[in-house]
Order: sequence, then structure tokens, then C-alpha cells
Amino acid sequence: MSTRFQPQPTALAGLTLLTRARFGDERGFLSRLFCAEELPALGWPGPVMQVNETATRFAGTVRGMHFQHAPFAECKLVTCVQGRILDVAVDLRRGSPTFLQHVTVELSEDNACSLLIPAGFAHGFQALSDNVRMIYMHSAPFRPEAEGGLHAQDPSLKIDWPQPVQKLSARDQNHPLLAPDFEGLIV
Ligand SMILES: Cc1cn([C@H]2C[C@H](O)[C@@H](COP(=O)(O)OP(=O)(O)O[C@H]3O[C@@H](C)C(=O)[C@@H](O)[C@H]3O)O2)c(=O)[nH]c1=O
Repeated sequence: MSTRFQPQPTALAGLTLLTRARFGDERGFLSRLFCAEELPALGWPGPVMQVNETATRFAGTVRGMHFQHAPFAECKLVTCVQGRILDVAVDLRRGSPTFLQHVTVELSEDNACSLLIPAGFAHGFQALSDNVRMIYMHSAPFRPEAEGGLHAQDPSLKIDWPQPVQKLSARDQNHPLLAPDFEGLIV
């Protein structure tokens, strides 16, 4: 039983919103971003292979939609430590009853939520405020040759970005649209 992370299932199996306990006093608070003792019971598969931080200057910026192909398919734990974002995870798992469906959740410095994203999902977000900072835990090492991506504005994904999409990276602008015969990822 986790004491530091309150799990809330989403409509997509395994995709879980976690509310992190905050222990506050007059100085501020302490909140656990990862816990090797408690997170395996909530779906985290093994060691953390990488922890990344991103800074995003402008509201409207979209990063995504990213994943890694097997054998480097990865679970991610995504947290917003400054500002506000709309986080998006798309189910790309082959044979999943919710194949190609997505879930959006707001993560912010105020709501103390993190999104636990299983392997086999594409992930991205839109900054809802200026000066966003994100922390990602990854369960697999980064391998450029295993990287995959979907275009954030692919009409077949039907992602309703709340703000005009801005500042896609060169890589993200060039992600292909979903092929009609795409059968999903084997994870
Ligand atoms: C993803 C990644 C990139 N890099 C390097 C590659 C590149 O030189 C530089 C910037 O990479 P990108 O432009 O892909 O960064 P970015 O577009 O911010 O990619 C991130 O987007 C969000 C939505 C995610 O889900 C993250 O996992 C990650 O894919 O960092 C790593 O060293 N490790 C990593 O895990």
C-alpha cells in the first residue's frame, strides 16, 4: 500500500494518475518524485535508467508525441514542477481494447500530480503557462535509433489542444501521420 502516491486509474489500463503526498511546514514542503519501494506496486517495472528535466519557455509549446520501439520501449513517470501543462498519452499497444485512444490530464506545480505511463504509449504535452519545467523518469535507456513519434496534430489522433499549437521542434514537425495499416507496438 503506497503512502506517498495516491493512484487514480484512467480510462486506459495501466495509465495511472498519481497524487503525491506533500509534507509541508513553514519552510515549504517535501514531496517524493520517485520511490523504488512504493512505485513497483503501482506499475513501475524496474530500475530508473534516466531522469531528465526539460524547460519550456512559452505557453502553447507542444513537445511530442514520443515513444521508443522495443526492446527499448519504456515506462515514464512525468511530473510538472513549475507552471502548468496538459499531458497527453496515446495507447499504441498492439491488441489493446483502447488502441489509439488517448487521455489528457493537467499536471502543474500546484496539483502535485504525476502521470505514470506504461510502455507502449506515445507521450506529449502542451505548456499551458510560460516557464514550464518537467521531470521525467525513464525505465529504459535513451536510444535515438529506437525513437518513434506521431504528429501531435495528426487528425486521426483527435487531440484537442487547448491552445494554438506552437514551437514544435524540427523533429516533431516531421513525424509522419499514422499509417492506415499501423497495428500498434509490441511491448
Ligand atoms: C528523449 C531524450 C533525448 N535526449 C537528447 C536528444 C536530443 O539531443 C536532446 C533533446 O531531445 P528532444 O528534442 O527529443 O527533447 P523533447 O522533445 O523534449 O523530448 C521529450 O519529449 C517528451 C514529450 C517526452 O515524453 C520525453 O520522454 C522526451 O521524448 O536530448 C537524451 O539525451 N535523452 C533522452 O531521453
